[in-house]
Amino acid sequence: MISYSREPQTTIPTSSVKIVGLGGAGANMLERVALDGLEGAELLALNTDIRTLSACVAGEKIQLGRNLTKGLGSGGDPDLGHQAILEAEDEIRASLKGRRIVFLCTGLGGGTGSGAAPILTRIAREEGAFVVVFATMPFAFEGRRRREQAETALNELAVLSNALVTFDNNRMGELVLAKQGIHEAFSAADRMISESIKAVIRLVVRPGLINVGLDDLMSALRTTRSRCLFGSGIAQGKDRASRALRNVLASPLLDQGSLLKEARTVLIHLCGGEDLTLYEIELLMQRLQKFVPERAHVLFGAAVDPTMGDSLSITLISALPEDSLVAGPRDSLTRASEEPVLEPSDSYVAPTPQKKITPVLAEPVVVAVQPPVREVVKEPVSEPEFREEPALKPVERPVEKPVEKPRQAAPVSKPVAPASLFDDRPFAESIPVVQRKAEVVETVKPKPAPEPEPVAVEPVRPEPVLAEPEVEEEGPAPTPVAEEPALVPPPLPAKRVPDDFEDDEHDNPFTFAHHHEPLDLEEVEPDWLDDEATFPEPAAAKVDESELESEFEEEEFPKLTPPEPLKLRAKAPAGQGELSFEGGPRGRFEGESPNVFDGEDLDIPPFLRKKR
Ligand SMILES: Nc1nc2c(ncn2[C@@H]2O[C@H](COP(=O)(O)OP(=O)(O)OP(=O)(O)O)[C@@H](O)[C@H]2O)c(=O)[nH]1
Repeated sequence: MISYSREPQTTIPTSSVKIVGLGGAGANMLERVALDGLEGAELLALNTDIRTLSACVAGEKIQLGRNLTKGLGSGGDPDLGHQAILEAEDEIRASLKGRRIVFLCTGLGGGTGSGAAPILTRIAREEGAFVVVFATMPFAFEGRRRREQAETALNELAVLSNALVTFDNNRMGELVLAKQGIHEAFSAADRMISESIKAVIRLVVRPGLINVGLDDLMSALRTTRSRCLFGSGIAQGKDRASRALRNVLASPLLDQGSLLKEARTVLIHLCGGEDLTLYEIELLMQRLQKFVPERAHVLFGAAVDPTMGDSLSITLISALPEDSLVAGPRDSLTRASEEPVLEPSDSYVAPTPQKKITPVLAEPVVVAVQPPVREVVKEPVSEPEFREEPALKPVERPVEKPVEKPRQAAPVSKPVAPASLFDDRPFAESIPVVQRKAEVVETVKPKPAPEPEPVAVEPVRPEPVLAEPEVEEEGPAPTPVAEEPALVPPPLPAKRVPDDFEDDEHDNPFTFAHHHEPLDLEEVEPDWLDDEATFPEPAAAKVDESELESEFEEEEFPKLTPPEPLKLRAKAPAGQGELSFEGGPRGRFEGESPNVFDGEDLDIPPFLRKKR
């Protein structure tokens, strides 16, 4: 059985809580917190970028680097961010004065967040606040420089803050499907961060049956360089305790609870309506034994909030040492204090009359990740090297000869069509995509692959297929149809198309898109055909068709289905009389002058000419 302490803990009023959003990411996180609804806490936005600042929902805003960056951002330079916040130090001190707890939300990697967050933390600590930092680490695809800047700042924050909760955007990105865009990934990360902030605030400001205080929180997040383990779940009705726990463990930050096995301190907080029972609490603690090691120090809190109705919420917070963080803090930053400025036990504030706190009905965290998606997301970890390796430069790759085979480049270009990082494809694929695009441009540029035109299909109209029983008799290899264009009577095939072919006009390249008039079979029936004429055996016709097909497959035309005009002509539909081919002019339409060459009427098919 897990043992947990039940000593009374300190709580603080919401009015002494300030949530500060620093930089662009910080502003977005604030927005999320405001959207999700959080009563009591004040929101403060700090930014160098005046446009983002003025659009922010926070009730209080302070511009950083008014003289230095003049309203622009710090362009990814942490030194500028560092200088910019010093310009506004007095204003910030005034704003944070008297606050018991400050939550600082920021994205590390850029200039403002990375440069200003450590200074801001120091100022807040010096003003007597307990500072919890929620910081995101950049996506792998953002590059090595951002990652290094983020790690430097993270190490400074680890020393300066009371509690540091880091969220790796890469991991947050797993909350969205690969096909979703980067905006969805950011917004999923922001939702998770907002949920954590609210859970922590709820934990420390809400008076409860068993209170959790700042000291508990600090102890749960004590490891200075840590990765936060966080899960939150809510369920209603029958069996709500088990279902809420299942939702907690489904949090991607807990890896189905497996990460908890390494935890040394775990903070668990329960909140329910007035019907919350001791049995439910016991049940939950028993279930948790499977995931929390026995040696772990479990901090437990429970609160009753009538506004929760029949809902039960569980919040679980812990931290794992982050071994990968190795860089040390900058010399310019001195550690504010070894011990937290706030001694929670000394600064106990009697619980205020309970304010109506919006119940956190945040949806249970849905893991939208499927195994293949995880693979895709992790892929670009090695990407920064890609650009630097000369061997991978498109210029040095053997370029295919596009002039001879222009169409072969086309399939290569298909998968790389959208190149923006902000398109619908998984962001993780962006780098390789950009690179591949460069290659394709190089290859295709000299001669763009021509689109297959409908005209190119003309030679394969059915007429040549008629040729020729003779060809088979004489034994030479079948002549490609395209080589005998003169023998194709151009208008005839169009007019011989039966009515039902019209529907296939767009699918079948053998149909005749330019002949839309209704067909009059009597009018168009080829009167030059001799009824004694023998038609090729199906087998013979097949040989020609397959050859044609393979030829066109090479040319990457759409898959062609050879029409069957011969069958239609050879056999009249049931109930329709046989048409006589006798008596009319042969091989041409009435009124047209014959197309005679070298004594031969070319409008008459060769096998008929030979008969004569
Ligand atoms: N979770 C989350 N992360 C974000 C968001 N926007 C940016 N980031 C991350 O935060 C890092 C810093 O970006 P910003 O906050 O825009 O940069 P900044 O600190 O304002 O710095 P400058 O723009 O250089 O002045 C980025 O590298 C991203 O990894 C967001 O909306 N949500």
